[in-house]
Amino acid sequence: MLRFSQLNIGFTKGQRQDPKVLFTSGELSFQAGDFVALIGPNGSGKTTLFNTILDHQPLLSGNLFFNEKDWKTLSRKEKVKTVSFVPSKFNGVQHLSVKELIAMGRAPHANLLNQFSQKDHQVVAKVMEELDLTQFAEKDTLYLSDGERQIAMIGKALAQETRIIILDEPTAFLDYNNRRKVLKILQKVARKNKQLIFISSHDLELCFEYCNRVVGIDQKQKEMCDFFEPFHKEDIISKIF
Ligand SMILES: Nc1ncnc2c1ncn2[C@@H]1O[C@H](COP(=O)(O)OP(=O)(O)OP(=O)(O)O)[C@@H](O)[C@H]1O
Repeated sequence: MLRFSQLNIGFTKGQRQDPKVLFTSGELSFQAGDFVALIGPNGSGKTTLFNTILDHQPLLSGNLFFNEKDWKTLSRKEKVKTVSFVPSKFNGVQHLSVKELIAMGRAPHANLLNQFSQKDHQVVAKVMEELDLTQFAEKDTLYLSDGERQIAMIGKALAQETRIIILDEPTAFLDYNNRRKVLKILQKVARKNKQLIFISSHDLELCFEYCNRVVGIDQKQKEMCDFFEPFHKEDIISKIF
């Protein structure tokens, strides 16, 4: 479904400076239904990789393929219908209800007049039910708890119905129970909807428990390392940290 071919991930500071490569991906393929944890030390380049996939930062070199189509050839509209993004922190917006936030996920599917179809309404209702958010439907996103708000943001991504969902440190601001709850929801979504889900995280134990794939950034070798179940935690930790 998604294939990295010798991606060089990094950034260019100024036009006159050479690009700084943080790491290279080698050859990696991810399938529908994979729940992938991207791990690595602070500053190793997890967010930079996500920003590159999301076109917020240029790909220095290499090729990214979605269903064997070169990512560069997809239009912006095709991309927003393919990949959704959940930032690690969303503070909420006054007068924006949970239902309205989730409905924003349908924007890429709306017609030219921004009118919602019956299907759009059905998807929003289904997502709220699946995530147990119906009770908060009219609640202002500003006044949700961090856990409720994170789950509402996941709801917005689910309503977008993309094949790929990327979440930057989705558990960073959550307590123990909500960390588990969020990862359990994502594990279920990946399996049930056959969506490809990437998270970045420093919650290694929880990643080993809920994800079926762990990809680490080896800063010394400047390369990505792919690990499959059963995970040998000590080996992974000593290689990556
Ligand atoms: N456009 C840019 N300009 C300058 N520096 C950049 C740019 N993009 C990324 N970097 C640098 O690249 C490095 C990797 O940053 P990134 O945020 O991707 O790391 P991370 O693995 O997500 O870290 P953390 O775990 O702390 O969130 C950092 O040193 C960052 O400052």
